[in-house]
Amino acid sequence: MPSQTSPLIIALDYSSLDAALCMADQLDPARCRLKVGKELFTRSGPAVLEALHGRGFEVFLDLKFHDIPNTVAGAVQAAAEQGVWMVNVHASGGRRMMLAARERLDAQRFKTQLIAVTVLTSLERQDLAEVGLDTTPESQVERLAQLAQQTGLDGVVCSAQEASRLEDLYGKAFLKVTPGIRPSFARQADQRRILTPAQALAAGSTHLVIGRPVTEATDPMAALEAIEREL
Ligand SMILES: O=c1ccn([C@@H]2O[C@H](COP(=O)(O)O)[C@@H](O)[C@H]2O)c(=O)[nH]1
Repeated sequence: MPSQTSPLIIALDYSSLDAALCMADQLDPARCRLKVGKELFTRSGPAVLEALHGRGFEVFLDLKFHDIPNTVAGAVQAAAEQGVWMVNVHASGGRRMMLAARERLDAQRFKTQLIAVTVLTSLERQDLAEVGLDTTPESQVERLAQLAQQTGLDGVVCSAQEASRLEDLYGKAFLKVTPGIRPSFARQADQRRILTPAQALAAGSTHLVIGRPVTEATDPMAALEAIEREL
């Protein structure tokens, strides 16, 4: 594994293993990590993890587990056994669920980073109201981040807009993994709580998750280089 210092995590949201590997082959494991999400993993299964690990990449398996404690503990163990660098659960699965996941990884001495999704970056206040949460995304993120921190998780997924508050509360070592990153040249699409790469880093994001601004660019490598120049 490379000793990775770049904050960049490129989201390989592709519908086939071939397409994902075609992008991975243009990327350098010394310059970024890769994220495998629901579509690619559902289509290709663990083979994609093996292929990316074989190319020297550290992989964030972004399956956002959300189930009863025993089921989630088993799922994070399965991810850790496949050697992923990072795995995540939904913080709204609750304290006992997060604790079960934490304890399972610790019991087996896995070093896999375990983080919790707070409020999806595609959501804004009105979306929360529609699912019965009469609060702002910021305060809901804070509430769920507190629960994640108390249960010993390594950090959270949040928007970069909330990163500086979480750094004040829980310090730099508590990971703030932030999707919803939009360089000036990229379209917002379905994301709502967004910042540019430079703004996100300045706000205290520890890792920037970037998908379509790179993968949908006419020249993905030029897009990535433009982002790196901005950091
Ligand atoms: O709150 C969240 C949690 C996860 N994601 C994931 O990050 C990438 C973002 O991709 P873009 O193309 O840069 O929008 C994607 O894989 C999401 O599943 C998120 O966006 N927000």
